[in-house]
Amino acid sequence: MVTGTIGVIGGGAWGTALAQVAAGSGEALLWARESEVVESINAARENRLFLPGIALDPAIRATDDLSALAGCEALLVVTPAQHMRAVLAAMPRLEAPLILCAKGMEESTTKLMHDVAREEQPDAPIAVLSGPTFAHEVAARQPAAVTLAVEAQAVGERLRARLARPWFRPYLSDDVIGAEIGGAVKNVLAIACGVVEGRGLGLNARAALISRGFAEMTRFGLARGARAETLAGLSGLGDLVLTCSSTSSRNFSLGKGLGEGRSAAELLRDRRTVAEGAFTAPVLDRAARAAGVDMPIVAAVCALLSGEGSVGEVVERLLARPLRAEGA
Ligand SMILES: NC(=O)c1ccc[n+]([C@@H]2O[C@H](COP(=O)([O-])OP(=O)(O)OC[C@H]3O[C@@H](n4cnc5c(N)ncnc54)[C@H](O)[C@@H]3O)[C@@H](O)[C@H]2O)c1
Ligand SMILES: O=P(O)(O)OC[C@H](O)CO
Repeated sequence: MVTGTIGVIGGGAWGTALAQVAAGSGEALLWARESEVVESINAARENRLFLPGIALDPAIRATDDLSALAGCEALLVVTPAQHMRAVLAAMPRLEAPLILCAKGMEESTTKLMHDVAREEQPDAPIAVLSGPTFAHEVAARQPAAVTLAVEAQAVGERLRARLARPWFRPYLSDDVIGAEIGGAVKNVLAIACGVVEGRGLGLNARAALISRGFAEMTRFGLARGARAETLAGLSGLGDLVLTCSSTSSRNFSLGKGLGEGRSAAELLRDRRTVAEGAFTAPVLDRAARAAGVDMPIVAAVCALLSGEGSVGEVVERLLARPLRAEGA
């Protein structure tokens, strides 16, 4: 069992919520870039910038010194996907397990996070934690379940024992690729569902989009070596359903704004919080085309984000696609 301090790299909403989880059975040491986050957690037991209104466990300590986390027994890596490489590269060579929690793909390389982590920290065992989890609910200790994917079973069992709470249930898997692809793809599909909401296209359209989006996720996942059962589990379909159903999702809200006719540039300008799907969409579109995988909903989201068509035109194009067999 991992009994020592768990490090948390990233003091956004999800890093803070996961620190709350880890602090339930030991100390959590959280690194944040923003000095106001460090001060607010240490002095007021609250992350006023990214997770206001939630009282944090006294076993959480915050620091602005990344190297202070080097001695931790395991590290939850919770920066946005595009910043993970730089943060891991800035750390000394680590041997403790890295539990990757960002949901995205690297823009410059189209790599998944576990590939990036292996390149930057080759000696560290890699795990992926992903599933239907809004940070504010987890931090308030409301029930949730996640996929914890680790290739080495013994490492997975140790991490699960350290992170499990009566209200937080990690389900073990060895399908690291599947867990990552579910989390990355669902963010893009959530933008599409937000567009349906913003444009007032109705609940039937949203359900159709979730189902056909899941077919896209499955096609892409299988082409990249994921297992179908992982994609149908918590980190795939589970998270897709959550994120496509609520304005608590930043990705869904971004899509809703697009559907209401606002531009991506306006919606993304001066954002403090991250809507990962906006970064993942073009990368995923590129990776899918390179692999010969048909992902028309992802392509439609890309067109809207880059301003290549109005909402009306993009929806019309999707609806004009040839009719085909459901499993095709
Ligand atoms: N919020 C959630 O409910 C939730 C749940 C599950 C997974 N996630 C995933 O967790 C990851 C982090 O999201 P979040 O919600 O905690 O973030 P957030 O939107 O609450 O905060 C933004 C974060 O980005 C960090 N950041 C900005 N610029 C940076 C840089 N140059 N280098 C390093 N970090 C930088 C900020 O310090 C802050 O921690 C994302 O991949 C997200 O998809 C979020
Ligand atoms: O707010 P979102 O859209 O980043 O979604 C948060 C989590 O990923 C939901 O599981």
